[in-house]
Amino acid sequence: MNASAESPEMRTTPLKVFAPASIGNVSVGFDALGLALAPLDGTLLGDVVELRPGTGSDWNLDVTGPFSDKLPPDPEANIVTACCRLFAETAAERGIPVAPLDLTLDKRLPIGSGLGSSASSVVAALEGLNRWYGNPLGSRDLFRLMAEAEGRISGAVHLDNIAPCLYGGLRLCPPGGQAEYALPWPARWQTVVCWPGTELVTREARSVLPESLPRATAVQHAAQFAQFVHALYTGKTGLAAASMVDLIAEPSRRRLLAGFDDAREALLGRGALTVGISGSGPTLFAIADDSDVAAELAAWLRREYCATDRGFAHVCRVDLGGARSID
Ligand SMILES: Nc1ncnc2c1ncn2[C@@H]1O[C@H](COP(=O)(O)OP(=O)(O)OP(=O)(O)O)[C@@H](O)[C@H]1O
Ligand SMILES: N[C@@H](CCO)C(=O)O
Repeated sequence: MNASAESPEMRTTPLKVFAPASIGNVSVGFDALGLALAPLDGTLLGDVVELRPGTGSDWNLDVTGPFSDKLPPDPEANIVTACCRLFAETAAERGIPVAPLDLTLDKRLPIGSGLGSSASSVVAALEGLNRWYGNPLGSRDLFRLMAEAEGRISGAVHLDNIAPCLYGGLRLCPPGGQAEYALPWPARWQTVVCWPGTELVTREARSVLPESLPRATAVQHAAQFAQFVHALYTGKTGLAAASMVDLIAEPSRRRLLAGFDDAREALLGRGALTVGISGSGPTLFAIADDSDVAAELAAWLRREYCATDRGFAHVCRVDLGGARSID
């Protein structure tokens, strides 16, 4: 933790917290596995929330950054303001008075992208608030608030973006609880993510999912999930990649992603170990264990999968730092 040395009452210097992009679902482990990402070229792929002493009687939020234009103009409709109010209510219940602050959200992740955009705002805001006030909430309480805020926006509580975004790495977060666990991730793997420049709202991408699955599919998914975890712990990277098959969401969602099937075929033909939908899409991810292959996949995706000039592709390593203060 990088909490400032200033006491909460005296703090005058701004505090900036960064929270990384993440993939929620890595093909296998629907709603239960998430991976934090850091582009190899040093691009800050994630939202930043800056906190400053308040200048008014209520919370005050400004929004800047490359994707600020895609957010509702009313600060009350921004999840960061909702996080401030949630944090203040929770602190008040514990007898901790919280004076409103001025905040700026640097909106660096596209909305409805499949890169955990709302989770990144939620984690940066709540982590920043807790640090600002001297960490009055324990890590479990803070995690619970983040889950609640994310659930409000995406229509269902799933922790597969929140957990990696907050703690970094690959996280296992069994649905229905607050527990989450770190899993290993192959050091050699590079993850290429490409956001095509279009939006797919999570609620909509969840509405096409089947309510129930045939028993054979459920059994196969459970076996693949277990095999994936075994392969990670034993360093069998080929087996891990082969286990990354999406039997739950991709069959219904791929039709929502223009060009996904062609992209997968082309990327596998260029040496990708596996290709999948990042979160609820439309971002696509591909994994490579060779830098040249990863660079070629990213170049292909920029050329062929990007549908607008706002789209991008990054070659990433796993982000092990999670949410952190930055200068
Ligand atoms: N700070 C914020 N960041 C992102 N979305 C926000 C924020 N504040 C409000 N919203 C609204 O929340 C909704 C987020 O939609 P959705 O859950 O599809 O996005 P997402 O988190 O970007 O998705 P994904 O997890 O696939 O990246 C949008 O309607 C958006 O306008
Ligand atoms: N696991 C969630 C992530 C949303 O970003 C889904 O696939 O709907």
